[in-house]
Amino acid sequence: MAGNHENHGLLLAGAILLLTLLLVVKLRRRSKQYGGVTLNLPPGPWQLPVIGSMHHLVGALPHRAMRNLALRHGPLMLLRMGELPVVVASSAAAAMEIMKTHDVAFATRPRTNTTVSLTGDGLGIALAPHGDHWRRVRKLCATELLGAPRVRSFRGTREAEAAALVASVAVEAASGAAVNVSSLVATYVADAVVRSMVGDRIADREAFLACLCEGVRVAAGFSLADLFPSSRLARALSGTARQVEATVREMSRLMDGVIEEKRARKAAGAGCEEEEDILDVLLDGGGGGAPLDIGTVRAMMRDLFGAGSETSASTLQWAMAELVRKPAALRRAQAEVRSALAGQSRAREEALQELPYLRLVIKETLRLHAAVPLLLPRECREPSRVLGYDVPQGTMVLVNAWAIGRDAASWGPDAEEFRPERFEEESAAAVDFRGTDFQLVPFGAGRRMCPGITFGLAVMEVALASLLFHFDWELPGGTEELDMAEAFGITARRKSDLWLHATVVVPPL
Ligand code: HEM
Repeated sequence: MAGNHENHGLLLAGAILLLTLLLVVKLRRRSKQYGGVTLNLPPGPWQLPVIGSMHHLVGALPHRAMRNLALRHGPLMLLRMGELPVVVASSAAAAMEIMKTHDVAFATRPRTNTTVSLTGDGLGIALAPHGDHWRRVRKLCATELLGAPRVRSFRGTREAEAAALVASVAVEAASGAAVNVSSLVATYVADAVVRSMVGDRIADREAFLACLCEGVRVAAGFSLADLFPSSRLARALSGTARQVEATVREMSRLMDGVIEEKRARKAAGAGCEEEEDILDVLLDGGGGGAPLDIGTVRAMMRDLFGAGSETSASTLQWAMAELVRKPAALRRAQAEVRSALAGQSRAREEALQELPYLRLVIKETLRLHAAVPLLLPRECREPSRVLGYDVPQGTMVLVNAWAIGRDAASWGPDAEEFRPERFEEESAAAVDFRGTDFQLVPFGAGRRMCPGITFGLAVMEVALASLLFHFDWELPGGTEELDMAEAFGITARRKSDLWLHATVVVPPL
């Protein structure tokens, strides 16, 4: 008995010692000295030498692993990715402090090896540091390139491309085989975006498009050198910088060809009757002031295609996947579209105003499948305090929009369920994604918020309406459960292509 008591006493003393040690280690980590000042850093998981917190992210996609870590460590969390301190915001309150209360302090983008390689040939908007250049191109986007009148002017292009999408689905469906919705939708979006950017009269269009797509793929990749910026070994081992530079060179070569072609057509007096496209505006000096240099023109084209294509395509693919898994929602959306377009032969944008449920379907898809799940990284420009914690200057900041969209604290116990009707209920009826409601931030918020919302929604709405108007959709025979896994990358696109069975209901002309 006495021995047992002694053992218990020893165990208790050992446990207290261990707890004290852990507490000291934790407190030391959280209240680190920075330039002689003691900081109250956000909490985070334990770190290893060299790799920091990276072992906590192994085995799951970053936005999912970070959500799981946040459930344990809180809505503002400090990680270390190799050498890089990274703060992750995972709640609406944390997102609001970063993108509203301290928006100016977090309005710049980090310079990493990959971004240096990507912008070596010219600086556009998405990766530009906060400053005069960014302000100019941002204003240009808002007023000239992506504003409602410009987006409206591309309506004919979108309707024609949506009709081409419907025709392709009809051809594939005619054989009775399943249709690769992912591939057809990606082609539709790329074509609609590129035609809005450069028109449809360029030679070598296929090569241009393929190269832009490759640029998006390479830029979205993971760079070892980004995590260990001071390591020459990491730089040498990392193929990414070389790959990015080669792709950027090829893109610039093709882009210069397109620009020359445009200038030649203009000089020959052709094209006056054509609709002005985004490249025309950029070449015309971009809305007044000194003309943009050629590097900026190229980089803007790359950024707009990069930011607009995969995001919109991925959202459309997820919307179709979610609808097929929820037949009641699919039937309701189809009934709405077919009633609004009754007697018409194809979807036209003026009829889309009468499709409120279709819009809720897109909103709910963006809530569950934020196309850029961690938004684009920001960097802290000046020491800041967020949710009572210190965020040192130079820290990379990620906002986990994916986790925020699925947070039960904001969305209730069915937060993980696809239910567009939630936006008809009083609790969520007023919630929108335009940067004022921080529980729904698939486009970000504040100064660096996506300037392409109107463009993106227009591209998605006419395509979704067309697919639902002309066809009935089902899982292919033999498929019981749809694979909803996401792929690794900056965007949370589907891991596997979406194959569905389509039956023509309203034949395309
Ligand atoms: C479903 C469609 C789209 C989604 C979900 C989306 C999402 C986003 C997100 C999350 C950001 C980063 C915001 C931040 O850092 O707070 C962003 C930035 C940006 N987006 Fe979009 N986007 C979409 C479509 C588009 C389209 C169609 C365009 C243009 C054609 C576009 C152009 C841009 C640009 C230029 C930026 C960089 C803004 C800056 O750094 O100042 N986006 N987008």
